[in-house]
Amino acid sequence: MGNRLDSPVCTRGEVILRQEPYVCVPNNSSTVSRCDGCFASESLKKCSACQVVWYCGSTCQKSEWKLHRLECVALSRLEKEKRKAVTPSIRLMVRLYLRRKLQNEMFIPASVTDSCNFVGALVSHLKDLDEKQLVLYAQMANLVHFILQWPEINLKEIAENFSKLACNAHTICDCELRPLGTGLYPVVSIINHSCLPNAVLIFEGKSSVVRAVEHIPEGAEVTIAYIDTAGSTITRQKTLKEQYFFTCTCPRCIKVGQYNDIQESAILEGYRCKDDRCNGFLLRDSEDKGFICQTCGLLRSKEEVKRIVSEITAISDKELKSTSPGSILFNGHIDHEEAFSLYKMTEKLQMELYHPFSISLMRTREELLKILMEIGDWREALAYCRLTIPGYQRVYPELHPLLGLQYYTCGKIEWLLGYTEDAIKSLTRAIDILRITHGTNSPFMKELMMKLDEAHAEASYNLSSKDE
Ligand SMILES: C[S@@+](CC[C@H](N)C(=O)[O-])C[C@H]1O[C@@H](n2cnc3c(N)ncnc32)[C@H](O)[C@@H]1O
Repeated sequence: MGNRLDSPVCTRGEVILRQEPYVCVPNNSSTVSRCDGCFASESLKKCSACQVVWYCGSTCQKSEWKLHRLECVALSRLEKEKRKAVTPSIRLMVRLYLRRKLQNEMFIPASVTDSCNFVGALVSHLKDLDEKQLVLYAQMANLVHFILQWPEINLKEIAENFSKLACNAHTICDCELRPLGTGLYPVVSIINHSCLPNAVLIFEGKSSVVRAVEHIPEGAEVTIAYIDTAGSTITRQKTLKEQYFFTCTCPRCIKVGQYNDIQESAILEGYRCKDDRCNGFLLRDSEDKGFICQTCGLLRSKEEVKRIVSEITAISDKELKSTSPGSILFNGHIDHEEAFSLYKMTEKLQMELYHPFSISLMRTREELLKILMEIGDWREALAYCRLTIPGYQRVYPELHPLLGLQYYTCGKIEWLLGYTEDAIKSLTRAIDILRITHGTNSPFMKELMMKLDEAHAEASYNLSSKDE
């Protein structure tokens, strides 16, 4: 497991550490641009010299200038076509080298936890990479070399650093866990993974904050989740092995293969019983004819499962196309009607095929919820939001930020629809979780707590006007 971070004694909600990024970049693409300073996506202007980097105003431009000054010179040298190849990953690496140079030349200060030496000690897993990945990193290293044009630069070291970023950098998210960018936070990078972590990583702007979600005794290892832990044990272990090259032995993963774990996998990722009234889960039958319901013994044939799966896959391809940049309408939006009807078809097929607690079904409902909120169909949106809550409760621990955020969404919609009592319940549940994971000082949390106060005030007003 290598390095680990041990904690002083920490109570739930306590901040274990805060760190600014060593380097970071927004996840800009052909359709989304964000300010390099604050990741805002509105009122942006391109850097007039390099035409690659965006800023929301002079304050952010000035705050980023020390590093961008060098980056700007390097990017400006590139032909227009080549600049398009400068992806966020390439920029992150270019910035890593530029920061090292600035620290070596003492233009920016370095500290024990904020220096290139610290970055140098991070695990790279270079030896675990397959041929394809090595070739990709070698090509990316060539591009970085071409951009920087430093004769002394070592191509193998750049490729190794790409491998380091892959398993040590973090996705920077907003308070509602929507991804905004990528950053390297050297101390946060020491923290190991658990599928049942005792801490959570949240961002306040670009600052990383690690908070305890459990009581952590002194000297105990601090753990966070590297991946979405909603999947079955086998799925989680596969993802961790492929992305981070280790076999997880956390308290959830050691149960792999035990009856309860097999049952949970079958519920989350397996099929439903053919009999609508039966809530049983299915396991592959010993003769490989199909899947047997463990409650009533009914068989679901392989052929039937295959047919529905291929129908779902065909629609999923269309869903992807309907939300891809190429199909965005002239007004910058997706065709909601088309996307909605495709996701509805998927939902119908998934309800026919999968267990009611299926994660795929839950994801489809999340997409439907998103579309319904975008078009302002609040009644339907509430129905979908409520449908997802039991799934969230099942796949996430009690104090998971995603569960808190889903209660928050529910509360907001209930409030909008005038269901004040329901909104109070949902917002209270949201706050109970999010005050631990997010703290109480951010503008996001202040707004959430204010909404709850308003809902309470409205409820007592309604009560008093009834009494009159
Ligand atoms: C961000 S680093 C964490 C710090 C790392 N342990 C080190 O020594 O630098 C991620 C890497 O740590 C290791 N790691 C993280 N969590 C682990 C765990 N639960 N069990 C075993 N190895 C783990 C894996 O090698 C993974 O690719």
